[in-house]
Amino acid sequence: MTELAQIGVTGLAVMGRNLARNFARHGYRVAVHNRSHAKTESLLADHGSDGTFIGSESMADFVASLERPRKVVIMVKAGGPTDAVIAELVGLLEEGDIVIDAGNAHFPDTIRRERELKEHGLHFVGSGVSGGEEGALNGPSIMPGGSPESYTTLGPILEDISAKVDGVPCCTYIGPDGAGHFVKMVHNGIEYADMQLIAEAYDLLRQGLGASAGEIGEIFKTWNDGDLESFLIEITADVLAHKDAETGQPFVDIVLDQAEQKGTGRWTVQNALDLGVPITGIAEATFARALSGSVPQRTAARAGLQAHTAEWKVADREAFIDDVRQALYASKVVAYSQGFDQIAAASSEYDWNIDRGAMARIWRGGCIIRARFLNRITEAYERDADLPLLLADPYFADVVGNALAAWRRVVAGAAQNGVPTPAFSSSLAYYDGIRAERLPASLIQAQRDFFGAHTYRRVDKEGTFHTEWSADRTESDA
Ligand SMILES: NC(=O)C1=CN([C@@H]2O[C@H](COP(=O)(O)OP(=O)(O)OC[C@H]3O[C@@H](n4cnc5c(N)ncnc54)[C@H](OP(=O)(O)O)[C@@H]3O)[C@@H](O)[C@H]2O)C=CC1
Ligand SMILES: O=C(CO)[C@H](O)[C@H](O)COP(=O)(O)O
Repeated sequence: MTELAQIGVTGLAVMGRNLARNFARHGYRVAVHNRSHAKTESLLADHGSDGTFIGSESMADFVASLERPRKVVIMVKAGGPTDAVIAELVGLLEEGDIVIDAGNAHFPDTIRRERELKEHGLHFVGSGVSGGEEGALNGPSIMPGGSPESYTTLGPILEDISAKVDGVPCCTYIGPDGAGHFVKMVHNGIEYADMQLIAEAYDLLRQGLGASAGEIGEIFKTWNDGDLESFLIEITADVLAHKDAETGQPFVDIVLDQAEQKGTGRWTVQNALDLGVPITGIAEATFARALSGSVPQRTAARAGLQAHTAEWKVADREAFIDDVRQALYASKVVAYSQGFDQIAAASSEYDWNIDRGAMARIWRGGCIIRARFLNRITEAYERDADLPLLLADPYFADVVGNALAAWRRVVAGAAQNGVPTPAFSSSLAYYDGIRAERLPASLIQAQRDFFGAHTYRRVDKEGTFHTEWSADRTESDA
């Protein structure tokens, strides 16, 4: 008789199929299922030799093929499809079984699902998984939430299949209920910022130097040998070197310039607004995608707005390239610093006790934002686990301080020459804002009190005050 499977995966599109193969390659017996059976058949036909798979056409057979406590990984489209799969599973599972949603769920959905499944005696683990198709197969970064009890059973298996950096798994317990999916959401927000910053660097080099896509690809390749070393820089160099087979044009030139999104960046920004955390780099990156897709507005603007006609004449090519590199690095530190602030704020708001140093550690490998400088972030949180601002950690304060002059030259040059750099510019504005001795927010408070009696606090004494603006302008305690 065939032994029961140790873990099951339902949802066998690119991610689920490769996660199932990853489990099998690590020696686990894996039950596999997909709504349309053809995907199960093709996995078994093409990759059956990876290990031991038990394929089922029905959900009931799939559940019956698992040993107890059953561990079922759901890897389907987020939202309604995940709820549909859970509804089907609930009637088939038994007390103590563990359901793992490894898709990109919105964390409030995860909180709700965990509560609902608890009523059935089931553990629900909302887990972020990052690394795309290749990471799912060869080792992703995994961010599981849910109960600590479920991690005791599940953790060793997930750590086993995750990426490793210096032998350390890129997987750790994140925190209760929605914490895992929250952290994955912010990871994706940072991913948006990182991608936008890289795109702006590309545009600056293209417009500032008149460099070709291939030449810029070569520049990115050299950057990947230094502090900027990361998966996204590496693949960008590859993309820029690629030529379209049909036209012979650089591939990047034949792709429509309208960036899409599935929603994790938007959720990150929505949540930051709720928590009051300024994640300006991530927000600008998300809005930059929205701007690129604003077709009627772009058409009207191209027809009706003055163009910047003068050519940008960069005097010193090598100096400019290095300025852009430094500005990119500094802006990237800002984006990560803001993302870590958001995690800290959510951890305190939802009582999740998230260890930010551990997040940096598990993002060093496997995931889309993996980068050399995540080692530096890990070290910063090792120095001070309660660091109030990553940007102000002595290491980062120093490197960003050293890049400051270059950063200002790049942002000023872009503004003078009509090159849009929303993420570079907003990150620099954040740097100047967060370090300012005094901000014009005092004037905003005064205006609010003037038109709406909203009150203000004073720099020289405790309390809340209001000025009678429309009468004799006397001040009273509010
Ligand atoms: N692609 C990526 O790089 C990454 C994706 N993710 C997340 O992982 C999850 C899976 O992603 P991906 O592999 O790209 O696949 P998709 O997001 O394209 O989802 C396709 C899968 O969902 C199933 N599905 C859709 N609707 C239903 C439904 N109503 N009931 C049951 N099953 C349904 C499909 O089944 P069928 O074949 O029958 O249509 C198929 O297995 C998503 O949540 C995604 O956001 C996370 C990290 C990276
Ligand atoms: O989760 C991921 C990587 O970590 C996915 O690739 C993500 O879905 C990409 O997001 P979008 O489609 O919004 O650009």
